Amino acid sequence: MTPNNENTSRIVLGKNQYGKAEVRVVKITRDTDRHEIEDLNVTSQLRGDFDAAHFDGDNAHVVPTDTQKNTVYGLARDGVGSPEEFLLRLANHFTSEFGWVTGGRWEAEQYAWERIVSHGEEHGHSFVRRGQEVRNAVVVKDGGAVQVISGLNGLTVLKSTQSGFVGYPQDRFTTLQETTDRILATDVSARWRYSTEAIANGAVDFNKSYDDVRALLLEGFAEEYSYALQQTLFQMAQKVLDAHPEIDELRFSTPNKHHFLVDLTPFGLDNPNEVFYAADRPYGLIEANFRRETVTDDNNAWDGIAGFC
Ligand SMILES: O=c1[nH]c(=O)c2[nH]c(=O)[nH]c2[nH]1
Repeated sequence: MTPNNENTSRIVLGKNQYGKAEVRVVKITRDTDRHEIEDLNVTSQLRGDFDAAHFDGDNAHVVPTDTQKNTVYGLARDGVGSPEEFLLRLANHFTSEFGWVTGGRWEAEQYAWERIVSHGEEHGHSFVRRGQEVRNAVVVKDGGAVQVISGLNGLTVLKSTQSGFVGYPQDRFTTLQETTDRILATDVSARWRYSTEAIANGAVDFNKSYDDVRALLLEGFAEEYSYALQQTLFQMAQKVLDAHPEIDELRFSTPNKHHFLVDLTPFGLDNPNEVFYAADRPYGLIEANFRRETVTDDNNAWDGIAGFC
């Protein structure tokens, strides 16, 4: 079909496809205390007979991209399995449900999570993204004193339960619902400054210290119920400062990466905290510095380290 009449150039429709790109779906399987996480970025695009949409503005064949997004969430309710199987299910669904959809292109990225190891045991509902983080270090020598600040960024962690957010002030702009069971996820940026004495004494094994601080940050994230990311940061700092007398202070900058429960009731499905939409922006941004009471707050070794308050 072409829209051609004698006053216009003759045009044919070439290759075309359309759909929803980058649907961020997180599926938590929580039948037991050992939760499983499947975290995907899915793109769905349909091919078939869409001539009328292009030529006549007739959308009778246009399965909305919004419906394609919802289908990703709806099918995820039964689990993902593997990205390949999940995409095959999407392909079968669209081509069998809509006669004029003859094919399409479905693509997924899957993000790998490992269980946080806490006190030597794999944690049931706290996870860390595999191999994402970057270690960093700064040395400042001014006159006599040598300062060392170590840190990391991109340590992506998630707990699929044991996090809530209640008790906040309500005003006319408040729409957030209180919850005692949400996903808590963040990319940890943390820096920690060693005491000048420990550095002067040559007492620090930096590689060992890094590994241990990283492990303690993960344990602090995993272990306790979180009433807010703010409180979790304190618990992480407390663990590090308790175990490492050679460290004087820590600074954190952590996005609160919101995961919104998808309402599956329009599709006749329940959603007992299993299928989430992982939003990328806006995000909360929670920053806090913690130091020993005995340490002053004006150490200029921090000058030039961006990204912390
Ligand atoms: O852990 C949180 N801290 C906040 O300050 C906050 N604000 C918000 O809307 N959600 C959350 N969660």
